[in-house]
Amino acid sequence: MRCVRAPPGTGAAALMLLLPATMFHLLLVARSGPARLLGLPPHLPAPEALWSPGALLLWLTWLGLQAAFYLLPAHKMAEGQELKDKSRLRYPINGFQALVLTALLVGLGVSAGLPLGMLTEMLLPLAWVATLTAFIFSLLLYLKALMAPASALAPGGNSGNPVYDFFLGRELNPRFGSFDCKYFCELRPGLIGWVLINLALLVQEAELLGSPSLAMWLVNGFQLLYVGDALWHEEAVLTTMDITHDGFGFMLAFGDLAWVPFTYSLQAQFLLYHPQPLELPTASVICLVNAVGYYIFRGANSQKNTFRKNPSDPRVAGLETISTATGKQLLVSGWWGMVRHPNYLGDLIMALAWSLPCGVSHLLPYFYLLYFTALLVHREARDEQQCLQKYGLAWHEYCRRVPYRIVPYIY
Ligand SMILES: NC(=O)C1=CN([C@@H]2O[C@H](COP(=O)(O)OP(=O)(O)OC[C@H]3O[C@@H](n4cnc5c(N)ncnc54)[C@H](OP(=O)(O)O)[C@@H]3O)[C@@H](O)[C@H]2O)C=CC1
Ligand SMILES: CC(C)=CCC[C@@H](C)[C@H]1CC=C2C3=C(CC[C@@]21C)[C@@]1(C)CC[C@H](O)C(C)(C)[C@@H]1CC3
Repeated sequence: MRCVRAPPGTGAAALMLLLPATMFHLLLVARSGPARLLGLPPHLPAPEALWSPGALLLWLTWLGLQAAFYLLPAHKMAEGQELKDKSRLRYPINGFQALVLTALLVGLGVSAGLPLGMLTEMLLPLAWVATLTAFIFSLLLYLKALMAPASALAPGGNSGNPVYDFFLGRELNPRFGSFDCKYFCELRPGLIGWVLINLALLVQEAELLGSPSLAMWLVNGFQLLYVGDALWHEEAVLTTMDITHDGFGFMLAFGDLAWVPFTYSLQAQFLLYHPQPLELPTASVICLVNAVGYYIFRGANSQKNTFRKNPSDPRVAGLETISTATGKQLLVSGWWGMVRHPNYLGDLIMALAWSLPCGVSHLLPYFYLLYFTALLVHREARDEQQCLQKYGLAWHEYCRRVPYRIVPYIY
């Protein structure tokens, strides 16, 4: 029997339609009465519900504001990983400053009468303009990459198939002058936008119910901690796969600019339209789950970053390691001796804690947990391949000593 292969780029083209469609599906379902994750949303929006010049203006102002904060003098400049041509790029470390400045500006606006809660009524048109921006931006990045030298290209995303390369991104670190597009998008407009949308949902809930619910406070608090932590440890993002390995194309541009703010705020969106009772004892247990997740996530990420920066740092110097042919070492005790991706485990436990305040009557608030599990399992497999290539036998030895990938004794 002959096997019929889909034309190259078909998967990428399908994902480019599927990802925005999923995001709009989630936005529509969250505000519908039955809030059913599976199945069609009760009604499709009229085109005028999607398009609003006000939303476009607001979105462009937001991007401009975050770009301006990025360009402000930074207290520190960090160096990225070594590139193919042996050079290292420099990055400003001022993401937390951008979060604080945004909070001050929003605080000033609200005290001057800015109706922050109204933002919740603009989520659909905002998501639409964010998606359009991601498409246009990725197109510009693709065209820019056609002129980039071979040394500036990402390991993937250079197949020669325009659709596939547009999706994955050809250039590793596209820059305009010293402005690094991928680094900026990864941590600023989307992540800070997510926190702002959550806050708007909390304000709107307070206007409707008289005060925000305990469940809404928890979701806002947990996710603010996550975003604040990412910006506080901004330098650590420079060693993630997205920055060191992946090109900047539609997947990351859409992920950073649209997917993160509009789908990661799904729990708060669900709570606005489907208030959930939450007793203090249950809330305390959920806080504990989040704290455990955060403890593992932060402990594991900090241990690896400290070790990679300076293996003789007293906080990691006593840990057991194995040597690799590259001269780098691998940790085999501490967090990295428990499973091969302890940071993913902590992240997943936190994801569970973000959904639990929404109760167990609906699957919708658990979408993030499901999607994130799939993303991390796939990411772990990709990282495994890269580590095997980098470290060869030493990686086999690490896998023998630490047999579980993410969850001890299970996976
Ligand atoms: N909320 C979200 O949507 C997402 C969150 N994340 C989070 O981002 C964080 C970063 O994840 P990610 O970039 O995938 O990868 P990791 O931070 O897990 O980094 C993997 C790298 O760590 C190094 N490493 C692996 N094992 C060891 C060891 N035993 N000792 C020392 N170094 C080791 C290797 O690089 P090398 O040896 O070259 O240093 C490997 O390539 C995670 O906490 C993850 O949960 C990720 C994706 C999405
Ligand atoms: C479905 C789809 C469009 C996928 C694209 C994936 C992106 C949404 C994620 C890839 C890696 C990410 C990271 C974070 C956010 C989500 C994306 C962009 C991150 C910034 C979240 C905060 C963390 O502390 C982090 C800094 C470690 C993390 C880095 C990876």
